[in-house]
Amino acid sequence: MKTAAIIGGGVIGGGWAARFLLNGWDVRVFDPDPQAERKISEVLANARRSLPSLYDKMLPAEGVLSFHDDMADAVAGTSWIQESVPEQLDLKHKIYAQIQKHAPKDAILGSSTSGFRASQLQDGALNPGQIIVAHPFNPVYLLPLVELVPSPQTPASVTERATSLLTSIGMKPLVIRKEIDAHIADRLLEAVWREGLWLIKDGICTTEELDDSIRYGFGLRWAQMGLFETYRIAGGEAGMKHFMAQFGPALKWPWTKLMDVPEFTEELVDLIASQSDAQSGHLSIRELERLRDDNLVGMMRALKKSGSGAGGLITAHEAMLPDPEPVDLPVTVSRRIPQSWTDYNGHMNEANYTEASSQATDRFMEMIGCDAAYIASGRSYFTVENHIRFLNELHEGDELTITTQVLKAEGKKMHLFHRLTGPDGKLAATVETLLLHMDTNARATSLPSEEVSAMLTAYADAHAALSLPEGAGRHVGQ
Ligand SMILES: NC(=O)C1=CN([C@@H]2O[C@H](COP(=O)(O)OP(=O)(O)OC[C@H]3O[C@@H](n4cnc5c(N)ncnc54)[C@H](O)[C@@H]3O)[C@@H](O)[C@H]2O)C=CC1
Ligand SMILES: C[N+](C)(C)CC(=O)CC(=O)[O-]
Repeated sequence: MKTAAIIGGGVIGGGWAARFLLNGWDVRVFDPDPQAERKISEVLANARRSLPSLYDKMLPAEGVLSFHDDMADAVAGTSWIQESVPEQLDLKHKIYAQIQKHAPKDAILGSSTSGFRASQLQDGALNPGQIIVAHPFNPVYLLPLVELVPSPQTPASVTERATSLLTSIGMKPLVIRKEIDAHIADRLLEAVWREGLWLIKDGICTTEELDDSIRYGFGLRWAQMGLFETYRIAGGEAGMKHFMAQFGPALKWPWTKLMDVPEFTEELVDLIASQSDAQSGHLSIRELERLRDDNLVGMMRALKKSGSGAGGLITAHEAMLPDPEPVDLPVTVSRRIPQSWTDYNGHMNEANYTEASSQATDRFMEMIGCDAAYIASGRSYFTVENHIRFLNELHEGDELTITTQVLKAEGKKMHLFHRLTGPDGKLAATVETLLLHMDTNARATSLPSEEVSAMLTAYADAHAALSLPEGAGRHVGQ
């Protein structure tokens, strides 16, 4: 029942297609470009290797992608239609007239427009209330922000539905309270871009030096704290007021040329294009995309640990994803192998088997009530011994399932056996692990609470009927 139409499948439409597909939606693309299918399949390949790497849980099964020459076929029965045609208002109006002739009345029609206001887009439309600005950021499949801009004519119910739907595909809808040309983020980006063009035109720096001034410095700060939280810290202990008092007056000095636009002469365009070629021309666009995506995944996974910004959002989205179907043993991990877990031998690195089994142990601890609240109360389990058997290779993008069997639960001891299975249910590894219950304040072993003990014993009793797994109790050199 979850079907989206992508109208215009270029850089941004392709990214939207990947975001919807990898979150389990069927996607229909309408784009007259004969190369659209090839381009989208390349974007999709990059999305498949990066987006699942953000999650420690499986995303829903991928939806079905289809291409359509007929607008009526593309939009019939859809609940979300995303327009991403070039940034020309008359073209967007023409497309809306075609879409709205055939689209379900209650489908949401989001526009990727970087600069037009929702009321400009709605002007002359058959069903204006259906149209809303949904402005994403490239790469749409990885970056969560989407500026959601209603006009005064947009019913609140449309904005609310759009918010909940975009949240369900892992995005961060930022509802803009008052429509304005270029929303919020593109105003900031344009200001930086315009200033950058001046600095290059005036021979102050090259494209590479300008990029260095961002990526070695404030770019790193912005990804996790934005502008104002960063500046609050820059005010020192005296805080934001002190920061404003110190740097506010500088705004009166003519540091910037923000209101002038350098003329786009052939000379300026050639200067920037040749500097950009010198900087990055040795890599293809797809290679650059993969480099960008790997870096984004690494940064977002780091933010996931602290719960900051985009990282906290991934954790919240993960909590909305369905748990795996129960089998005779509890499934404690169901995820894909991220690119970052593979090594120079072209397969999953040994260290990451420990990481995966540690995720399985953490999940099993939660299942018996040893959750964050229990741990905060000063009680937990510590691992004291592991034995790993590597039986089959695992590769980037493979589905990984871990089941957990309790071999013994006695007093402070919890003895578990994790089976790691890869594609086609093939056993890839086993990890036998012994844990002891601890008083984390005393840093000494202790007995678990009655509740935890009862839940653990229930699993142990159920698993006692199962035969001892092959390989249990094995030691190195046996
Ligand atoms: N490129 C970027 O960084 C961002 C662009 N946007 C916005 O997204 C929209 C699309 O931009 P891009 O994807 O960059 O452009 P693009 O040029 O990569 O893609 C536009 C696509 O629309 C298709 N198209 C042209 N006429 C069409 C029609 N009549 N019906 C269906 N498809 C048609 C083209 O064949 C092309 O594949 C614009 O409104 C832009 O402002 C938003 C965020 C970022
Ligand atoms: C350059 N741009 C205005 C098309 C940029 C955007 O709209 C957002 C982005 O992804 O940078």
